[in-house]
Amino acid sequence: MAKEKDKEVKETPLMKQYNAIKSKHPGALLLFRVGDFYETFGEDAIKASKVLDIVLTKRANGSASHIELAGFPHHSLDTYLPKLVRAGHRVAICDQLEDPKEAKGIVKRGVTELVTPGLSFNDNVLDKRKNNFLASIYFGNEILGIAFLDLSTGEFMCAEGSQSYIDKLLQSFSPSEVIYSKAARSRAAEVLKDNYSTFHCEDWVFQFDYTYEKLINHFATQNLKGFGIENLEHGIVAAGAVLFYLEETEHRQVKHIASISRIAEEKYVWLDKFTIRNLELVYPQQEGGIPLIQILDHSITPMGSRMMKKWMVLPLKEKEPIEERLKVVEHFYNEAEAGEEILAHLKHIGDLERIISKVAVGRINPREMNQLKRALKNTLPIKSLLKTGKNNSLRKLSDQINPSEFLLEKIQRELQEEAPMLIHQGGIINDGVDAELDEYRGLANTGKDYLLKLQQREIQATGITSLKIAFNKVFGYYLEVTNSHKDKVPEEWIRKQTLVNAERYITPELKEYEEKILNAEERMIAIEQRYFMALIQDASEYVPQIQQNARILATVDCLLSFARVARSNQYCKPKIADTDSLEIKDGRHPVIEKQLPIGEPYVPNDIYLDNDAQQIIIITGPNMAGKSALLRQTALIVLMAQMGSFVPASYARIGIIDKVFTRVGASDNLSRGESTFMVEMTETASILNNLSDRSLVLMDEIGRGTSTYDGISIAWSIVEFLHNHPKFRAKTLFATHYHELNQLADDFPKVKNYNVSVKEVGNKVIFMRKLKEGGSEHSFGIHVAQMAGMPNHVVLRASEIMLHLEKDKAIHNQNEKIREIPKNTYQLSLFEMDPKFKETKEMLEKIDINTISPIEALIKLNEIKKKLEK
Ligand SMILES: Nc1ncnc2c1ncn2[C@@H]1O[C@H](COP(=O)(O)OP(=O)(O)OP(=O)(O)O)[C@@H](O)[C@H]1O
Repeated sequence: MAKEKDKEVKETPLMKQYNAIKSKHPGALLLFRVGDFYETFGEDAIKASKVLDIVLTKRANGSASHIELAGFPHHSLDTYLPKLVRAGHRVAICDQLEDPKEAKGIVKRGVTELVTPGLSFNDNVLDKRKNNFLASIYFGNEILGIAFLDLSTGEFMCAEGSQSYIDKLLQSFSPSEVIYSKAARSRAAEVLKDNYSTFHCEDWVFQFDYTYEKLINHFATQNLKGFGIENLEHGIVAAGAVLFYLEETEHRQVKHIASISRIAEEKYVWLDKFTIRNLELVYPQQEGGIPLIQILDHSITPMGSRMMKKWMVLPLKEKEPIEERLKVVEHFYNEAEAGEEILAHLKHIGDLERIISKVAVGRINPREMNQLKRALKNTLPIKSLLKTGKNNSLRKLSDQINPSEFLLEKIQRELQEEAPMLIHQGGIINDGVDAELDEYRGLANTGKDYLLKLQQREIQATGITSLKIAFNKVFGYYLEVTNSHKDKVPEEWIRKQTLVNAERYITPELKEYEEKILNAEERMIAIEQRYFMALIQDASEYVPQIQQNARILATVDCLLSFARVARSNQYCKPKIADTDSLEIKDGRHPVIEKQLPIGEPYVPNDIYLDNDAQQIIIITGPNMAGKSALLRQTALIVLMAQMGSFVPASYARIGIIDKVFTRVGASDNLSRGESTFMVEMTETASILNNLSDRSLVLMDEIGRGTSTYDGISIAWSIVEFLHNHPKFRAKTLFATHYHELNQLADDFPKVKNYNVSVKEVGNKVIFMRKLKEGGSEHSFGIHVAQMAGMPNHVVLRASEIMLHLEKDKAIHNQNEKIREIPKNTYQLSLFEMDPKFKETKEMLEKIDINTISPIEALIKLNEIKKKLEK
């Protein structure tokens, strides 16, 4: 205690203030404003100097010990802050809350904002084309609640469901930060792994009554019925905790968060997290890969891009809204010119959604206000272009656009076209807006003239030819006389400063003038600020309308993008049907077709699936034949259609799909170190437990993470299960190179065999990439091994084993024991004198392994095989 006291006495007042503020924000890196600098101390300084690459020094802390120090000029905040946030730090910005000139004693300071990865307005922290979501999770026993907020746009949503649903939502919205309660730490760690920046709040925050209250207070409503979340108990807790966290982080002006919506699970296709990942909808699986969004998103505005991402992870499953989108795309597809005209205006809209949020929180600067003006100006012609078009939905959208003309006129009238970013730089408000402002401006403008005249007059009066009038912050305006003219200085001039070769003087006239000018400048800035604040106030009245405009413009932008992509990639308009069948003609993979070398066209394929005659297709074919591509393209075409996009095919009739499941056999992502056979089986089990009549299931090499027999057996029983399911007939594509699975078609009428064809020419396999009816006889795996340069005797031995296995009926009859693989005859035959082996031995001895060509070897092998079978 005594020691503590001792320390207190010795600490400088500044450090005392720093420590008091720092202790209120544990876990945050504190940027402490001192004069023109933001400083960091101690541990924070060590971290900041590393992340920002700034110098770490030591500062004496009174007579207490030295403390590390690192700082940067305050005007560099925008450059340094994003770096700290991106490095995963929570950053508390502590500003001076009073003018140091007027402060008595130490300047008052306080934290004005806590920037966290999930809460930021800073353009340099945010990615224009991505939402920056904060997620909050409430862990109930069975059910979890989740809420997402993008503070920069005001978008606020919540949902609740099983852990796998929450997982899928996390995967879809990929939040930058996740909060949860202290008590849920271990469960959170299980769900979130190391994938997110996290923060835990006190347990009392995640209580229903408290969070419900928070929400109704924020929205100023009696209850939450109007938002459709009244019964979403767990979702409410998660959402209310978000509001608590906003306050905790000093985000108190949040008018733009004007509503909350439920993520309506029943409206969207169920995509589990593996599917989102496997199909590479938004993110590539491997660095350098191309996700689907990169092909489809040619939107012009940042909010269009953000909306497109949501459409990607939330494809629709109701016919009407899908068709509504498709009709608009068709309209733009046919009326390219009308689309171009709209596009020309969209280009000037900018990030209207984020700008209007800045208005709501009072953070908009004059330059951004001009951007708002440009956006409003270009919204008007878009409104009328949509109105005059032939599409009903677009006409409806046009009606919903609020022209906000009054605001536009006001900004046009008052704000200078070239207004600077910083409000205190002046030059914001137009001439003619305020008489007083004009008068001061006149004064300031004539000031220069006045000074020049004064200078001339004094030169003539005194004969000091080198006389100069200048200004500095310490003395204000002064007259500078070089030493050679010193003797000519009139007596009434007051000397203020002596330099090496000159002296500086002031005169009463100059002082009087200076007061007028400085006063004028101060007044001017005050008036301009007043007008600008009033402008923000007026604009803030338009927040809901402009938020709506932004959403409409984003929608138009996305649909226009679909149309342009469809035209340049030769997509067709899919037919959406309320039936159980799926029919695709000449389907292509939208991403792979873009990646093939020039001159190598993508081979289109047809797919037909339904719930009766052809529910399950077993696709066989060698490695590299194109099985995975075919599976994925089928799912992508379905999803693209249900997003409202045209599809890469010549014809597509899509019976609406409500769930898409994909599983990729373990060895396909072994490199990620996460797919053990066990995981694969658990994932598959979760599909089998969640089926529906409108599901599309893609199974790619399921079972290959285990031994062949296990693999075949598991794959076999999965197909059997899907085929015989008492309630649901999920459409399934099953890629495998276990051609043994072709036998399934004999026993199960809704199972059909197809193969991705290859041709053997000489000793080469040519991939035809064409899907054909029928199974394939052998897997060509050995062929591929041979092509890869495997030594001949390994290839031959492999063929021998294969022959044996193919003969073995035990595979199809599980009661019989599988015979042992024959011993390696290449060695044993030397000792055994079975006549067949003797003959074989002689044939083999004649072969020169080093010169025989692979194809000759296969022919020989065939002969040997026949001999042995006799
Ligand atoms: N229809 C097609 N037209 C042209 N090229 C194709 C086509 N389908 C696939 N390809 C090309 O072949 C490559 C291999 O395809 P894919 O991965 O689908 O083979 P696979 O049969 O699943 O092989 P594996 O069993 O080894 O996983 C693709 O990366 C692509 O470049």
